[in-house]
Order: sequence, then structure tokens, then C-alpha cells
Amino acid sequence: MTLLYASTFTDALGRLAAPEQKQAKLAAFDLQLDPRGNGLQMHRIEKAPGFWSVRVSGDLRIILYKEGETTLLAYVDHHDAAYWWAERKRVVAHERTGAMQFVEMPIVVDAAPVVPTISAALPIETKTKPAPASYPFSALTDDQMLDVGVPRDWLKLVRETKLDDVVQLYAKLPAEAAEALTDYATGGRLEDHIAVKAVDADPFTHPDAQRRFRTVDNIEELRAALDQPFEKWAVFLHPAQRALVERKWSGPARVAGSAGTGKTIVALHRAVHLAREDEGAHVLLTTFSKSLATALEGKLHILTEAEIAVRSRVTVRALDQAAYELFSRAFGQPNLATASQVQAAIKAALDADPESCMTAEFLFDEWDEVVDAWQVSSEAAYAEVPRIGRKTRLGLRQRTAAWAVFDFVRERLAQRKLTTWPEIYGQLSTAAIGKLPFTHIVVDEAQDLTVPQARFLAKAGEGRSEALFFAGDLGQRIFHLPFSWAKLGIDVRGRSHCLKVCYRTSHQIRVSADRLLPATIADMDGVEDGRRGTVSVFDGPVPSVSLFADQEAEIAGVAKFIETACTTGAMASEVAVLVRGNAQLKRARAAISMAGFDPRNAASPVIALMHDVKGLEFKSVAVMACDEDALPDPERLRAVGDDADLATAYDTERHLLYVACTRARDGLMVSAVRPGSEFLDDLRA
Ligand SMILES: Nc1ncnc2c1ncn2[C@@H]1O[C@H](COP(=O)(O)OP(=O)(O)OP(=O)(O)O)[C@@H](O)[C@H]1O
Repeated sequence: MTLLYASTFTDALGRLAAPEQKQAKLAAFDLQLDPRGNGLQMHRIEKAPGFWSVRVSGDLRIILYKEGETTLLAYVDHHDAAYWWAERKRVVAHERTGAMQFVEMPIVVDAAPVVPTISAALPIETKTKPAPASYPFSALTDDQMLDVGVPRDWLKLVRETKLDDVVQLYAKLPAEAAEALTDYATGGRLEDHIAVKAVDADPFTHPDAQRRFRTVDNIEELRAALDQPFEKWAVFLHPAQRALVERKWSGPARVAGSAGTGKTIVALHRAVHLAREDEGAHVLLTTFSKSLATALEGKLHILTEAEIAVRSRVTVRALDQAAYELFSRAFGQPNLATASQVQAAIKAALDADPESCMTAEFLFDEWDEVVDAWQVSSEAAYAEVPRIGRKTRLGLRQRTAAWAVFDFVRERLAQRKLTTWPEIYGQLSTAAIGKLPFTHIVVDEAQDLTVPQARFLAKAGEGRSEALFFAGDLGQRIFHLPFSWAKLGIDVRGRSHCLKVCYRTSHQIRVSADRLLPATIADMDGVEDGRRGTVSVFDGPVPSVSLFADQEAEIAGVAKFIETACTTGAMASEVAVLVRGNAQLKRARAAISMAGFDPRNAASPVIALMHDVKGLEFKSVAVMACDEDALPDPERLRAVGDDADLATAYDTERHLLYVACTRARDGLMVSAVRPGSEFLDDLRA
């Protein structure tokens, strides 16, 4: 006998009180040991063919679906609610795709005047004819809908669905069908969603079935799955995610996609997959900051709860942290130069040459983005180096003058035995590359890699097709100028794939945030990340973009937003107030205080800078103080030494607002003092 569990079971388990969860899990473990359920009180549910109820305790019931040698843990709830759930479901293999589905049974109502609506608690089929304009699916044929996994019982109801009700299809239809229809209703093509047809195969192993059903191989696996805080991502991957995780790649590969489409989840599963496949593997799972690495490590622990040996083959570190450790081991602890030490050296060189027509800012950028980044070590090499990403051309005389400054900086750093990050990566790429302990490197947030990091990774993965895997979104690049990965030896062309299902942000928030970015962004190698066709799996309130007369009024407005979020289901720690820079932090604190919280208390809403929230998510987010003179940040723009780089710096400021807005799951408020940042017009458009 085979035991499976469904995502509906873990979802329902998560909603029970803790003692009830414990009892339900014990009954589930009994079923794992004996899927026939001998010794348990089981009853066939008359009105729901194939479904059985198992008495857990009192009136708590597990709903099982049994067919042949298969037992499925389908749902768990109190008696009446559990029966109510089962009586409205059928478990059937889709006639066209072969994927096993839970199909909600539509109720047919004969009364003609009832307006068709999917948003009702139960679907109501009527005989009224909808007007095509507001009914996006009215012209679809049966075949078109069956091809994407719509159950036959729902064909008519789908045709009668209004545009405003489309996102609610997720609550009623199998996810593959809802995704396809949502994309179609928002301008996409159904042809892009035609499901794999595997009618003769086991319907539970169809790629679409695996996003809702999981076979349990042993009690440890079931215990790990049920003990987790019901993290769906740990088990139920989207077929597009699973394909990227399990594929044998012929070179460096990359997963892209809008914020919240599960790129981090894919990176994490990929790392575990590599470690699982090969006992000799040692995987570095890395990202750009220590806090994100810590979050990744927490998720790794959830995912490998029942696989301690696999866990031991994955090391999670921020990339700089990993490089520092590797360098220290190979060459001794480095003494790192700070940006201000480099700036001081540039200033000293310029002071000695009052004739120079280059600014200290320009020279610092040139040092940072070109000379140090590419480890240029001589004037001749500087004359040759392609100044990728730098738009202002330098003539020979200017390069010679600039080199005199850089030579001075290099000498001063050497005298003081100071090392820069590019030097660390440079030495690792040459002297230590044969001794790296990692067989594979999986990089999350890869859009913010620096040149030296990318060069190092290219060297680390050289000659091994599966060694490098990247996850990132070009629309979230907020730290560095773009450069060609291919020229450095990381060629993901033909191996870059975009995820299209957004799990984090509501449809309304995603649509607003997407307006900040072009529909497609290409990197320097011509690899495109497309946002078109992305769908969110749930609905929420329309985000607000509010302009206030002054700071006091804005603080009061944000305080009200926080209060509302906290009284409508969010815990205070699930609410965040984000600002562009340190100068705006006091406004965030004032808003939190006015909402009745102590900003110093850890259980209060989170206050953070936009730069620090990459990879995080909150139930509700207020992005405040987006004033005209705060976003784009004038300091940042002033620091751009090369006027020609201004447009790129503007883009990164825009990306920053995109990152901030897409941290929100359900509620988003963006605010400013009038007239507000120019970016807000795009959000509102
Ligand atoms: N297959 C899945 N099933 C359910 N939830 C998922 C799935 N994949 C991802 N998620 C959830 O979606 C949310 C976003 O995932 P993740 O952080 O991986 O997205 P991302 O694309 O890396 O986002 P960002 O670009 O903002 O960093 C998380 O809450 C994650 O648990």
C-alpha cells in the first residue's frame, strides 16, 4: 500500500490548535505504519465516493481518500467541517492531462436570474448568457480549457467567470488551470500552459499532481513534513520549479523571475538535490549578505529535517564570508581596506596634482568598478581593459593621469598591508582555485554579484557543467553596475529560465510594483528576464499611494495603516515600515509610536532601510518618506562620479522601490510628502 498526503492536509493541520495537531499527527503516523487503518475507527463517507473519515479524538476527523492500493491523507478538521469539505470534492485523474486533481463539485442552480459568480462560497452554474467583454473566457473552446487542466465540470462556469473574479479561481480550480486562466485573462497565451499529457502513467506522479500530493516513503519523512510549520515550499514545488531543480545542466544555469516567484526556494532545493544525488558532493549555498545566509540556513534545516547526511554536504555562507574563510585558510587573515581609506588615498594623490581635471568621485568609481574590480596592475593593462559599465570615454592622456592616482593608491594600500575584496577574490581565483572544498556553488540574489565575485565563481566552476547555479532578478539589482557575465566565463545563455507564478505578493500589489519596471530587462549578454505572464496566486486590497501635506500628516496616515493591519489579522512583527535612508528613520519610528508600539521593542512592527529587506517578506508593508528629495537618493546620485552612469544609478533607485514594495504579501501603502518621488507616478499609473 502507498500512503500519500495532500497540501490540503498540511494546510488544514496548520489551522488546528496545537494539541489537536499533535493528536492528528499521531493518527497520521499510525496510518503510515498501516495505511489500511486497522485499529482506527474509520467510516466511509456516503455522499463522497472514495472518501473515509478517521476518528482522531472527540470530534476531530482525518479525511482519507482510498483507491486500490493508495491511501491519501486529504484533510483534517472538526467533524462537520471535515464532512462538508469531503462532500464537495472528487479525486479524479484529469481526462486530458492525466494529473490527479481535487475537483470541487459545482452546484447546478436552475433559477435563471442568478448572476454567475465564482466568488460565492460554492460555484453556481446558471443558464444566463454572459456578455463577452467582461467575461474573458466566454469564447474559449472545451479543448482549449481541457488542455490546461480545467476539469470538465467547470468548463461552463469558467466561461461565465467575470474579469473581476478571475483571481478567485485559485480557490476553486486545480492550480495549473487557475494559473493558465489568470495569465490568459491578463494578456498571456493559453498555449504557454498546455499541460504534460501522461494519461497512462500513475496520476499521482504527474508533474502537476506533485504540486499537491506527495508520497510518503517512511515515517521520518512524514514526521519531518508534519512537524514543519507547514511550509508548502518544502514539499510541493511547482512543475517549473521542480524541472529547474532536477535538470542535468550542460553549463552554468540561472533561474530568474519577478519578486516572490520562488527563486530562493529553487536555489535551496537545487543545493539539496545536488547533495542528495552524490555522496561526494559538497555544495556551497551562498547569497550576498549574512542575514540572508542565516535565513537560507534556517530553510535548509527545514528541508533536510529527515536527511542529516544530506544537510552535512551543504554549507551556507554569504559569499564574502565564504571567500574570507577560504582566503584566511590559504593565506592567513587579510586586513581589509575600507572605502574611506581608498578615498583618502585618492584625495592625497589629487592634492599633490592640482592640475588634475578629474574629480575624486569619478576616480573612486573608476577604482571601484574598473581598476580594483578587474585587478588592473599596470598602466599598460589599464590602457587595454574594457571599461565595461563605464560610459564616459577616457582618452590616452586622461588614462595616464588617472593611472598615476591609482598607482599611488595601490602603493599606499600595499605599504599599509591592506587588502581589498577584489584582491581576495583574485588570489582565490588563481593561487587557491585547485584547493576549493566545494564541488558545486549555488548563488541566490545573483543579480548583485560584483565583477571579482563573478570571476572567482567562473574559475571555481570551470570545466564542470553542473558546478554553478544562479538565482536572481535583474529588476532587483540595487548595488552594482551591470557587466557581462559571459565575458568573465559564466555563460547562462540558453540555460536561463523565468518563473511565472508569484507566491508572495497579491495580484494587486504585484501589478502595481511591476509598473516600476519594464516588461523585460536584458543583461549585458542579451539574456532577458521577462515579467510578462507572471500570475499571483491570491487576491488582496489595492495598494495605496498617498501624498500628504506634511510629515505629521504622513506619520498619522502610516500609523493608521499599521493599526488597521494589526487589527485585521497581522501580528505586529509581520508589519514593516521601510524607508530609503537613515535620515527618514525617525519618521518611521514616529509612525510606529503613534500606532501604539514601542519602536525599541522586538515585537513591534519592523523598521528597516529598503536596502536591507532583500529576500524578506511581511504581511503588510508601509514604504514611507518617498519624498521628491529622498527617492532617488540625491546623495547616491551625487556620488556617481561619471555623469554617464546617472541613468544606471536612477535604475537601481527604481529597483530599490520595487524591492521594497514586493516585500508585502497582502497590504501595501506607499507614501510621501507632496509632491513625492517621481517614481510614485509610475506605481499609480
Ligand atoms: N512551490 C511553492 N509553494 C508554495 N509557496 C512557495 C513555493 N515556492 C515559493 N513559495 C513561497 O513564495 C514566497 C517567495 O519565495 P522566494 O523567496 O523563493 O521568492 P523569490 O523569487 O526568491 O523572491 P525575491 O526575488 O523577492 O527574493 C515564499 O514565502 C515561499 O515560501
